[in-house]
Amino acid sequence: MEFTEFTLAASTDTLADEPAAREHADCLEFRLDLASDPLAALDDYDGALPVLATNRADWEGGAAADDDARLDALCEAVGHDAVEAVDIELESMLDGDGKRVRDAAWDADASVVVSVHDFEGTPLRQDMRGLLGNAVEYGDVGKLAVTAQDRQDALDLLTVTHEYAMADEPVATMAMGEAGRHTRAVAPVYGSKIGYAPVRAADATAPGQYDLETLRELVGELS
Ligand SMILES: O=C1C[C@@](O)(C(=O)O)C[C@@H](O)[C@@H]1O
Repeated sequence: MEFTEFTLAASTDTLADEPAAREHADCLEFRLDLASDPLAALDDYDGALPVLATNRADWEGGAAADDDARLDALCEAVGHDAVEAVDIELESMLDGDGKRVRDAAWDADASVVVSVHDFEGTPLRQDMRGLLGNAVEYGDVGKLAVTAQDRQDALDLLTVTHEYAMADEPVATMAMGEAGRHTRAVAPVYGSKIGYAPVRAADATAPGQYDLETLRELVGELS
């Protein structure tokens, strides 16, 4: 996956969602940290959608323990043909541990999404610029998910997204929570390259997500 165009990822803890996701999604974001026996599921996977593998650490809002096994699983995942991209937290890249996942991904011709999450608020514009700058330096796409408290936060995120898009730097951005919900539909207009949505609203993997069909429709209408 190149992420040169907007890519809609169906976020899921089960690859059994693939048939339901196929109509609206461009790929599956398989949340290894939320799945039971994810590597066996990848072995058995024969769906049409490519997979973006995420194994979100508990210190970044996920469920995976902070140990070598978390990164080992991602290295193993990129060995599967269907896995065309992998997500690694910027923090893991900065402490050096994530680099082996990135190298395994690049060896397998998979793309690397380097991600940052802020579950409390929206950093200052200059800080978001710095985070995304670091993220795009370490991987193929820099991803920033913040929590908007108000419309100004959403505007700040969109502004920074636009700047990166104008500079031809691939970024994916979204504001979690109610106040920033609309950015999931609007950020692609400003150049965000990845959107995330669950097949069913009840299976959201982050606050404020639209369901897959709705996000596809909203992005389609606006873009
Ligand atoms: O990082 C992201 C983005 C996300 O947090 C969101 O806000 O849609 C959803 C996660 O599943 C994904 O790994």
